[in-house]
Amino acid sequence: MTWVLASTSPRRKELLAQAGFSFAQFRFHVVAPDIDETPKANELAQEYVCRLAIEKAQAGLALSAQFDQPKVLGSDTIVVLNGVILGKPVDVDDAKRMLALLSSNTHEVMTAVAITDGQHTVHRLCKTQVSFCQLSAADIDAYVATGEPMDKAGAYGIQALGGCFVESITGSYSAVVGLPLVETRELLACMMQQT
Ligand SMILES: Cc1cn([C@H]2C[C@H](O)[C@@H](COP(=O)(O)OP(=O)(O)OP(=O)(O)O)O2)c(=O)[nH]c1=O
Repeated sequence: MTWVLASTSPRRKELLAQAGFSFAQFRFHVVAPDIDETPKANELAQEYVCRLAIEKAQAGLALSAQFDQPKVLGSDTIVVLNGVILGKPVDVDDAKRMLALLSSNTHEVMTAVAITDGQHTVHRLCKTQVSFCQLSAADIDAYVATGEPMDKAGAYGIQALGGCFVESITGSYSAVVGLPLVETRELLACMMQQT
């Protein structure tokens, strides 16, 4: 059996390692899934994020034919504000727009994690509330100029400079960074039994 992480995110690899799922011990290989991330018409945010996590795992499985009995983990993170999905910013102006929306507001970070071996697919959704302090236009400009927001849902990284904007968090910190560790551990244990 081989574990495969279907992700280009260095943060997901680090979180797996942090949780003790060291790549050497579990023989985690990494593949880069490429899926269409366009939301479907009338798709709810939580349906969308779960679908993407499952599709990333399935796309990763299709890239894992060289491995022995691969079990593939995929994950997706979105920021949701008043029902509106904020994914990764497409450009600098989009990042500024998102940060202005998050200023002085509470949003929800949704992260879904899925594991598939082709026969069995399991997934979990994790929701975390994050409250931002007030951001001035100068704060936003300076933060966006660092480049940090550009590859992150909602245009911020709680684990880095963006953490300075977070007044409070209710839920899973690891899920906000990209992988909910409690849920991931449960899913890995569940799939370990499916041999
Ligand atoms: C809100 C938030 C998101 N993020 C990141 C987690 C995810 O990597 C990213 C959201 O994009 P995703 O599409 O979930 O993931 P990805 O494109 O980075 O990686 P892959 O699909 O290959 O697995 O935003 C942070 O790092 N910190 C944060 O505080």
